[in-house]
Amino acid sequence: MHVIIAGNSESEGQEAVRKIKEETLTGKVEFLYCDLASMKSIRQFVQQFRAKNCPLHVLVNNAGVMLVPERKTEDGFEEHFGLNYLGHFLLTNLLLDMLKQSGTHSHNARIITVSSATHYVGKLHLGDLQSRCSYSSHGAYAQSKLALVLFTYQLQHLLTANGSHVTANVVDPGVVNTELYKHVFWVVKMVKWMTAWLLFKTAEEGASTTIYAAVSPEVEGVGGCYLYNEERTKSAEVTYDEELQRRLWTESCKMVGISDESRRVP
Ligand SMILES: NC(=O)c1ccc[n+]([C@@H]2O[C@H](COP(=O)([O-])OP(=O)(O)OC[C@H]3O[C@@H](n4cnc5c(N)ncnc54)[C@H](O)[C@@H]3O)[C@@H](O)[C@H]2O)c1
Repeated sequence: MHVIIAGNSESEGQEAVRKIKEETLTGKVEFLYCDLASMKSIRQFVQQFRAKNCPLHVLVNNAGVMLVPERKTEDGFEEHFGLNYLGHFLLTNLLLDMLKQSGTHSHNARIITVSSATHYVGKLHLGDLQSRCSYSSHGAYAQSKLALVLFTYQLQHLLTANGSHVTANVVDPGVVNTELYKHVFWVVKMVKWMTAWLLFKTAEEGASTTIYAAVSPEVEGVGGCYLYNEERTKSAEVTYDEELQRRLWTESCKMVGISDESRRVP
């Protein structure tokens, strides 16, 4: 694999590159800047990536923020919705033609999107996706993770309808001891600090289902699944609402300024 780590922190990205090179003795890993909270940056990243003329066999939509205070991305979107959901929505759509060109009948290209068990308590406010009427950081995070599940199912529907050799699955990594919790209330931080060794997965363990979805032969040709602990699991009932999937897709296309291909698919 030639791995491209996309992220908004040059120093963290380069450190990850250095470690992977050291551990695997491969030079085929590099960092490219991409700020998922900026539509302009996502478009620039895709341009840079295209210029490399590499195939794209696996796209992992992993970045996320949780419980950030109410604030907006540079495009004016509520941050959880704009970064966690719309950023990945745009990135995936801009890379879709390359994924389609890279997948084959026996080796489908794969899109893996990282959601969360929090989506089970999420509510999608189609009339107020930016949480303008009332903001709660928990509600906004849960909504963004619910939107990612709906997005994956609609994406798989469109890929199947077009006969593309690309699959899309969504992953719940479990509760993992990472930097994601940096915005939680200090009492929760204390409890986490005391119990993480027992109750939380390590980052390596948390990555395992994503890696399973990305490379396991068992998942070859399988799409539209919600995966937890390397197994197919049911997501929230509302995520199977096809009308809601379609409406969110159409609304998202308008928000990021791309054409809505779903209109051509029955
Ligand atoms: N940690 C958990 O318990 C847990 C549980 C469920 C789901 N998740 C999900 O797992 C994914 C990874 O989170 P994590 O736990 O490793 O947290 P983390 O904070 O350690 O990692 C988040 C990553 O997102 C990147 N990121 C943040 N803002 C970005 C931006 N604007 N542009 C590009 N990249 C950006 C960060 O650089 C970082 O590498 C997230 O989508 C998160 O919602 C985590």
